[in-house]
Amino acid sequence: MPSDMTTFKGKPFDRASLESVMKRRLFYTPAFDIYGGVSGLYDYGPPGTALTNNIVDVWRKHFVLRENMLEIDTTMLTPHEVLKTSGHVDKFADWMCKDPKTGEIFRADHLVEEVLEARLKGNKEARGEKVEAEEEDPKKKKKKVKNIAAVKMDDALVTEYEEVLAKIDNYNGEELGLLLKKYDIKNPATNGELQPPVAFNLMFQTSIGPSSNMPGYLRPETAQGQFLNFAKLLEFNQQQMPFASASIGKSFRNEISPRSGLLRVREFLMAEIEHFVDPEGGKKHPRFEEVADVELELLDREVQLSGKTNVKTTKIGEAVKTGLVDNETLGYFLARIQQFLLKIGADPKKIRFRQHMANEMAHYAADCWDAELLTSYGWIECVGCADRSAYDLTVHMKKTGAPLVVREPRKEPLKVEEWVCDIEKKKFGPKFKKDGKTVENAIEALTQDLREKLSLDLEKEGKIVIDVPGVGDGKVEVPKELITIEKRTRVENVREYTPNVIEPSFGIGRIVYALCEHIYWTREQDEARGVLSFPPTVAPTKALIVPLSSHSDFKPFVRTLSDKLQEAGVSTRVDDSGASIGKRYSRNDELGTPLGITIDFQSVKDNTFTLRDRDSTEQVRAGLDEITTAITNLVNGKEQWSDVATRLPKFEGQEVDA
Ligand SMILES: Nc1ncnc2c1ncn2[C@@H]1O[C@H](COP(=O)(O)OP(=O)(O)OP(=O)(O)O)[C@@H](O)[C@H]1O
Repeated sequence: MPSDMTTFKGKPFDRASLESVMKRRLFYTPAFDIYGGVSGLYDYGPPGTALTNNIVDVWRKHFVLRENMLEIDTTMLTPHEVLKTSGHVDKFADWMCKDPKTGEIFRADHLVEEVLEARLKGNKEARGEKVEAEEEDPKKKKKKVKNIAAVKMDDALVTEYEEVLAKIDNYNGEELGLLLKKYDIKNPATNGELQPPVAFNLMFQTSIGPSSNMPGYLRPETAQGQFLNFAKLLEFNQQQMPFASASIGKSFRNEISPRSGLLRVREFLMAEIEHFVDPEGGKKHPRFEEVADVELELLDREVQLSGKTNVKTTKIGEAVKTGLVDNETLGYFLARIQQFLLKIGADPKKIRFRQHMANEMAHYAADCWDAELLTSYGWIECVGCADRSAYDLTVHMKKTGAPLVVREPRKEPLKVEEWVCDIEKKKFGPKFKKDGKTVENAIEALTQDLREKLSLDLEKEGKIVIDVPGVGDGKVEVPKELITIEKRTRVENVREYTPNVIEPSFGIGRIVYALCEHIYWTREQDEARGVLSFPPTVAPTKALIVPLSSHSDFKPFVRTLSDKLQEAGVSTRVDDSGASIGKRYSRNDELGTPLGITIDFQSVKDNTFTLRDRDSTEQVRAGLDEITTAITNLVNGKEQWSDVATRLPKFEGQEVDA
């Protein structure tokens, strides 16, 4: 566990305690549990579902609503051809290596990472330095990496290991194979030899329809559905650029070794934005000025390549100006991502943005940064933000011929001088017969430079010779009777271009889990009393209604309060069990319920209630309308507890929490 893992209340974070709360209170649970479960598949219980929905709701308001994005909902089943064209069939893979004796399979980069980290820890132990507790597999009560003795290493090797770890995402399969060999990494459980890494495609394959002749996949991201609808969305947006589409939905990846609970699973909720922008003019963003002063913790590529992990606090305006972040639109989204994470309650000290290294980035990407959240599992990528250039629209257009382009009238007509090839169609057919179309296409595809050169050949030699693969010996002679090549001037009134795409891509499950780590703590007086301090906007339930006892006099008040709050869209729960009020509140602290209303005999007399704040346990007392207004204001983010506590009379009676 990273040594800087303290809760926002400054206490050491206790993962086992949080996991016990999440399990007991049914935030999430292994899917198909009574059948033994399937690794990497989880179901969300009531609080987990409500929390996820509330986070998605904030996401929608923060991005879709605030920026007029076009939200769409596209299919998860995707035909082979689409994902072949996008490159996923050939390239969407991780490296795995197999132990041929036991049949166990490891994800190569994770194995290298775990073994080197364990050896570094062993070195610290051998030197008598303080080490953090080893992570255990809670089911098997087994250390994650066995057979790593506490052995002293020399300083040069320690530095080498640290450098490898700092750029672990940058290695390809061959390089990982070399690292396994160089550092003598074997099956940690048996010490058995491993086979060299091979690529394993992460997509789940299926076939669409009864005839099995249309292979398909469950989508690994929502992005492709958005690209394929680009032309229709542009039309819907009345041809206005720039614009963004957005989509929220499940994606599927057949992870080699799912681990760390919700952090690496095989089915997860994604929220993705595809912002389409004109590549000319530096990819400016009209609202960049609004965020230019937002400070981000940036971990750039160069620092990682030097084996370090130091972040630099930088204003995003500055980072774009110096070229560290490639352009305004990418920078705009990095700042907006941070604002979103803060809005839902992430700890500002546990957010950083890490730039991708060259090998890690898709070959077409111009720049890419991950928003990482610090958890007890280390820094975890929760949002990827990539400039995908014009890659996706270009490949789909090439494959289908669909015009995935923007056409806009030019302010000033543009004069274009170009070399034009005209062919004598009547003579072309009889001369080339069945190859006519292929030769014609080859001429069409000639570059301007080549056309210029060929025009001289035509003049000098009365013919040209061009490459036409698949026809004769691949060289075709075209005599001057069949072709003319001339320089002409064309006036262009319309500009046509393929937009570039900036893509912020959010993994909601990872955000949910990391957020829970950030806001979990235990009360001073009783370590066993866990509290999840969700901001009221994202808390699964907003208010707990607690009658002092099950006395029938309290029932109409419970009803009135529930009705009034529910009608205002505030989710409530009633706890009229026989437990003490303190106990009932602490049960709901674990669920992250921010507000509690107590109904007591005074309420029956004068229709006043106490309202309790989860984090401070302070209470105020007021009438029905004032209490419900305060709750709706807190839930909608219009007021903070400090405002309410100043405005309404403090309750000085018995501390219900005592
Ligand atoms: N297996 C997974 N389980 C849960 N969330 C995931 C998983 N894979 C990706 N995500 C989420 O989707 C987001 C966008 O996906 P992206 O393709 O950028 O991830 P990635 O780079 O493949 O992640 P990683 O390197 O951790 O496998 C990630 O930032 C993450 O939040």
